[in-house]
Amino acid sequence: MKVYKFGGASVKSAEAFRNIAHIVRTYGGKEQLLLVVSAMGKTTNALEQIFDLAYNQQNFESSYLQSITYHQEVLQELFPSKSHPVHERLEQLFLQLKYELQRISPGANYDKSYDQIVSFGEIFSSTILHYFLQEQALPNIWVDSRKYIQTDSNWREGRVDWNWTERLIKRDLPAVLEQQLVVTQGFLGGTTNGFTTTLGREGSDFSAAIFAYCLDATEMCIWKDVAGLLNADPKYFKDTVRYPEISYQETVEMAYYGASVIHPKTIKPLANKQIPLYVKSFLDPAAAGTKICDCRFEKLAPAYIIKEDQCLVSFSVKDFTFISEQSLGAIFNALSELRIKINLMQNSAISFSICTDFNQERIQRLIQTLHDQFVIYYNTGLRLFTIKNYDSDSLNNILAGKEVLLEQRTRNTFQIICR
Ligand SMILES: Nc1ncnc2c1ncn2[C@@H]1O[C@H](COP(=O)(O)OP(=O)(O)O)[C@@H](O)[C@H]1O
Ligand SMILES: N[C@@H](CC(=O)OP(=O)(O)O)C(=O)O
Repeated sequence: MKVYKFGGASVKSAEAFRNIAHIVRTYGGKEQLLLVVSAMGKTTNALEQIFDLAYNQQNFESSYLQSITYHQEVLQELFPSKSHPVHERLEQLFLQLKYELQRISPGANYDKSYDQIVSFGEIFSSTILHYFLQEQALPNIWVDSRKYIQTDSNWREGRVDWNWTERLIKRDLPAVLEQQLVVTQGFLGGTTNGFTTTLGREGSDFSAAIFAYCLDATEMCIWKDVAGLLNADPKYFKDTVRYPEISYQETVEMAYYGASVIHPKTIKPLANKQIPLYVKSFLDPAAAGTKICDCRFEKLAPAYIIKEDQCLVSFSVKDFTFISEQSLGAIFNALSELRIKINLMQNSAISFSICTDFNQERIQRLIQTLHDQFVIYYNTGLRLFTIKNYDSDSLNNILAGKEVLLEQRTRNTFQIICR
């Protein structure tokens, strides 16, 4: 069986839904197929904003209406007949979202409430895709991924209970797949007591890999708006090159350093079962794309990766004692408690620096926790540049005209933090 994942860009309009039907019909073949779908376009960002307003007891009505109208317009184009059951189903879901927003109580757990609301994006898109494929003579079953991908209650970044998840998926889905296509949601999981969790922003690639792993898929394909895995993000760089084939290891490192084309957690489950991952263009589905598998190449084109909106935090000891294992222990404990992820770190005799995604609230809490022991400074609005498999040309390209705050290099990887 195969797993296809369609991200936000591939369901952003009525035309995009039609294109999915074309891809499934033309390339899905006779094999069993499970489709994982993300929220339409930038719906998750919109829902985050709506949620934030509702949580802070502010008026969310106009933002809510804007998002609903976007969905209704796509629906109208795909299903012109008002009597089609999809309209009633979506209206129910829109009302359910509104009801959930209205009943958020002041002081409720922010992250838990976030998951209950922001998850609606994938419920909307997968429901539309389910009905649309039916219309297109592609019979399918809508499966609720919250009932299969089981996580703990680490809200907004649920940790998967692999044993339980695999058992549930293996119990039900092979029989369903023998009969029909399956349409399910990316990004979502569920707890044993019935709450929704999310797997971290852009986590739909990871959801697809979980299903692929548990179903022993023969391959997984993520359909994107780019020609495959490129050596840089074409939004920032001209003259990018596509890797026709690349190893799991290279890819996982690129994802770790911030190549946003693939969620970092996606590769491990696939590599563990040697399931090849294809990255293909939904705009040119016949083109080769990239195959990610267990392979090895001596010389790969340097890969350029940019992480925006970085924050460089420096901890200095208050007396002239050195940064010790004990002080590092205190810093790491606080980072772990506050779920602050380190993108790069460096230490000197009396100070220790980390680069992390900027989150004002968490940085303030970090300072509160550690200000007794350290003098803490931070710079924001920075970029982290990484070059994997660098050479002298690629270094010159990146360094030109930049104010560098911190630099680090190993034999294969070069990183700078700059303004
Ligand atoms: N190395 C890379 N190769 C290809 N695309 C990349 C790379 N790094 C970043 N990207 C960006 O990833 C985007 C596709 O990923 P994403 O937006 O997450 O897709 P979706 O949400 O539709 O699944 C591309 O439009 C491109 O700008
Ligand atoms: N919709 C979620 C999950 C996701 O993976 O989306 P996409 O496939 O569009 O990156 C998000 O935006 O975070």
